[in-house]
Amino acid sequence: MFKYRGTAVGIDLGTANLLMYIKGKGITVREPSIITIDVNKKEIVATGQKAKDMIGRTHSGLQTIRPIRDGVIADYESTTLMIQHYLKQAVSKGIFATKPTLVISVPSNITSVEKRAVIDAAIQGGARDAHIVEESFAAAIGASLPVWEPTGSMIVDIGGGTTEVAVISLGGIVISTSCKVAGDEMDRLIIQHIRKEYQLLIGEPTAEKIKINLFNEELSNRKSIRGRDLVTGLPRTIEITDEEIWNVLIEPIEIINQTIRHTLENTPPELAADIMERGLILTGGVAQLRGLDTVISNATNLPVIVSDDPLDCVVKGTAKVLENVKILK
Ligand SMILES: Nc1ncnc2c1ncn2[C@@H]1O[C@H](COP(=O)(O)OP(=O)(O)OP(=O)(O)O)[C@@H](O)[C@H]1O
Repeated sequence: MFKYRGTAVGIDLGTANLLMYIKGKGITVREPSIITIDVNKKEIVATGQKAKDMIGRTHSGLQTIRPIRDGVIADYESTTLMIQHYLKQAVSKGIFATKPTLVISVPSNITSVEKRAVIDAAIQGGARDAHIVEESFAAAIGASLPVWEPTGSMIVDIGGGTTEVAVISLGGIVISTSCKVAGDEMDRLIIQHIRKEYQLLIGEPTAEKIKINLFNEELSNRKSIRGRDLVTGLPRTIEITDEEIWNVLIEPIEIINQTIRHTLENTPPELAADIMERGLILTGGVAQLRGLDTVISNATNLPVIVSDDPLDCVVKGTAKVLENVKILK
């Protein structure tokens, strides 16, 4: 059994975004999970949004790194540096003085070695000790689902690197499935499509922007996209419609639908009946993709509800875990 001594911090260590919740303070960090390092000095020169703005714009002395890929640590040293940076920042702001206890969310299907790496990175990064909680469970708590009741709740968390699907009842995960198709894969497919059809090279931030702005009623349905012509090597602008981009996203969305259907097929009938009545809850950044809820609803025959603040559900869940230590035990 462990007890919190001093400060307790919840972290959603996501592929795309890192969120930090400090007990008594709320969400204090909400930044892209990206750092820029000085290659020679091995020091951080930028983190979060500042580092994201540098993607594709650095010289040889600087490197932008995404330490988390597909929900797991891809670069141990950078993950440690990133955690260390945000903990030091909290210390310098006077938010806490002693080493904190961290609760960190991780995808459900990662190996024990990958889980250990997260705990080690947190301790190396300055934590007193660290505990992990499954992302889908944290998302369900954060979305205020009745996880402790004898009723089935289905959560579908679509982030940057992974889609996590879980059925929860009586305080535990009954079944969970995950796939490595989420927002990043959508961006990759958009880049690939524009390269193949228009011989135009665009970067990850441009592809992400196209996805986020899809079917935005305040913007035109035809979008201008700037990139580098693969043939001439010169900058070029093309126009592309939202429908064309949507067609690119149909394939990854179908993989997400298959993952949900697979989970439903393996769900005990009583819980499946509960889910049929109450629907499934979408969380994670991609839950905001316009039209996605309708497509998932048609593919699963279930009501689909996009949670309020889908980007914050996981970290809000870790926050509730901090307040209720028994969840971790
Ligand atoms: N309005 C939007 N429409 C579509 N996609 C969006 C929108 N806003 C953010 N996203 C996408 O959501 C993803 C990030 O979501 P989130 O922060 O939940 O992921 P994460 O927790 O970092 O990743 P993971 O859970 O896979 O580790 C990115 O791919 C981002 O482009």
